[in-house]
Amino acid sequence: MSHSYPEHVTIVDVSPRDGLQNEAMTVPKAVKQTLINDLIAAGVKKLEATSFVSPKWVPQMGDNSELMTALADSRRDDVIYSVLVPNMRGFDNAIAHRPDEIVIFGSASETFSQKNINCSIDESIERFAPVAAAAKAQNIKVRGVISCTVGCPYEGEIDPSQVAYVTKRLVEIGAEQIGIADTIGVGTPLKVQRALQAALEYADISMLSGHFHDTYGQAVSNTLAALQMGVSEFDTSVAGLGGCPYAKGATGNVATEDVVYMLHGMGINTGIDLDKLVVAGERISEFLGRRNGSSVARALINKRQS
Ligand SMILES: CC(C)(COP(=O)([O-])OP(=O)([O-])OC[C@H]1O[C@@H](n2cnc3c(N)ncnc32)[C@H](O)[C@@H]1OP(=O)([O-])[O-])[C@@H](O)C(=O)NCCC(=O)NCCSC(=O)C[C@@](C)(O)CC(=O)[O-]
Repeated sequence: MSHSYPEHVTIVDVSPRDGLQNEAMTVPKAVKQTLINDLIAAGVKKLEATSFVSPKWVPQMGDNSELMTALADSRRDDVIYSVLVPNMRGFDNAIAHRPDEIVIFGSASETFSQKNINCSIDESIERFAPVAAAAKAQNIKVRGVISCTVGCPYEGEIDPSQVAYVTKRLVEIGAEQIGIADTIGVGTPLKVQRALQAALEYADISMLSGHFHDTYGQAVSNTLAALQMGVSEFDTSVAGLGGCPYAKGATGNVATEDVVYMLHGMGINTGIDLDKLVVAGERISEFLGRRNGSSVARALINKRQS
């Protein structure tokens, strides 16, 4: 079967936010700054820098303002710095730092919505609406991400109609892009395609992005399945870092290195230098005392050493 693939895919490295939010040890601001600068040096043009959530809920992101202030001098015009914002309080804190994009994050699962942001799906949309409007009024892009689009740690399988519903509501309040997230990495290619298909009821394919965790080792396959439907933007995390504090047992996002390797191997451009990316992933893995979670990074490092 032949597919027409995009010539270019946008990689959104979410490691500074999704990758580090679940770390038990406090990661110093300077280490986060180095990670972000390493990613940019490797050619990453879009990243999630931090989240403006409650520090009681996610202590690791408690240095959000300090980090954005520290980044200010080295901010690049050709890089999109995104931040997560759950409510107006978060928006008010974030806006001082002029993020290029804000991310409102909902869920296709009622229970996960309660556990993650302490409100129902409909209440979350009510909270996000003024955030999206305020961002748009200031010419800041608005992306919506939907968690648990194929499976939920509390509810199990999620019906695609839930994905369609949340997509509809997010688009109605002004989300320009919709991230389809497999929060706990249980998805397989056809399930992910069904979730994307459901979102397509209310969003154009150019608005959709993929956000796949790799708990069951399916994330590269799921990325390919999304690519085959025409999705051309993916959230990934260098060295496969990450997990969500409210989705126990879920591992990190698909490793940026693994996705970049696949895309380059398919002749798809990302603008990313894989060798420099491996350096970025190694440095943060060493700091965390963690085995590098990217198979591609480990293979390239072994090859270099042999
Ligand atoms: C949404 C809330 C705030 C509701 O939390 P709440 O406790 O219901 O909020 P509240 O409005 O009742 O406020 C309680 C206290 O928090 C403060 N507060 C309230 N808002 C903020 C804020 N923005 N920044 C700083 N402080 C804030 C507020 O001022 C108050 O302070 P107090 O009076 O007690 O001193 C909370 O549940 C929360 O922060 N949740 C975030 C959880 C989170 O970050 N999860 C991980 C990110 S999502 C994810 O990883 C999934 C994703 C995106 O990657 C995709 C995928 O894979 O699925």
